[in-house]
Amino acid sequence: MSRRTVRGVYRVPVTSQRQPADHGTPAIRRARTGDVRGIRALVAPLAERRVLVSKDAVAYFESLQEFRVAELDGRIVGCGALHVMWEDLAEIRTLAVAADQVGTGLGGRLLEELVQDARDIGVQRLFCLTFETGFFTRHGFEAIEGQAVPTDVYAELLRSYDEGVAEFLDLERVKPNTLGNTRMLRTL
Ligand SMILES: CC(=O)SCCNC(=O)CCNC(=O)[C@H](O)C(C)(C)COP(=O)(O)OP(=O)(O)OC[C@H]1O[C@@H](n2cnc3c(N)ncnc32)[C@H](O)[C@@H]1OP(=O)(O)O
Repeated sequence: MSRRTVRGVYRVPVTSQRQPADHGTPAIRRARTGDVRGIRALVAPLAERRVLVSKDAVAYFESLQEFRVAELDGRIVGCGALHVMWEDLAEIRTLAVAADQVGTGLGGRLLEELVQDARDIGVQRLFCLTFETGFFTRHGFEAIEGQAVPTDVYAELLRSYDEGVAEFLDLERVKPNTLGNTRMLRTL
């Protein structure tokens, strides 16, 4: 994947630009179907570096309502998703910021929007699996060892077909995907 794509420069179709972002400050909003190509363009180079997991387009459409995106002048320059796993528990997924926006506070803004979404729907604990331990620690996450759910919930979660849930459960078959990542939890 070229550096061009690493910078996450993908233009949103004009028809989906109902609320254009102000110049200079990306606007964060819920994702729309027209954003999927932009989200994939952001994620692809990070997936190549094994920082994020690569997914097919259909997976993004199916999970679109979990996503918030950051838009700047018609470009998708950030994204992040909230995946509910259980009554009190959700996971932060696919948090990414375009290379030219890293370090501007955008990742923190996206994360805190997702945290608010989590609070709004009754989630009390947020899980993430990441290399970015400093960033998540500064946002109230703590590294955990072992399982974050009791055995009865663990057994229920084993019924999920979601690969991310398999990673949360730390199943043997997905360990190669999570090598070097830290398991972190934030209590809301
Ligand atoms: C659960 C998961 O999704 S794990 C995967 C996480 N994503 C990745 O690893 C993908 C690659 N990384 C990225 O996309 C980004 O680096 C992210 C998402 C991790 C962080 O996004 P950023 O926009 O850089 O975060 P943000 O700017 O809020 O914070 C980063 C630094 O900028 C600093 N910062 C925050 N606001 C500002 C600002 N206005 N001006 C200057 N610096 C700022 C923060 O203090 C922080 O500095 P520190 O790391 O020394 O404490």
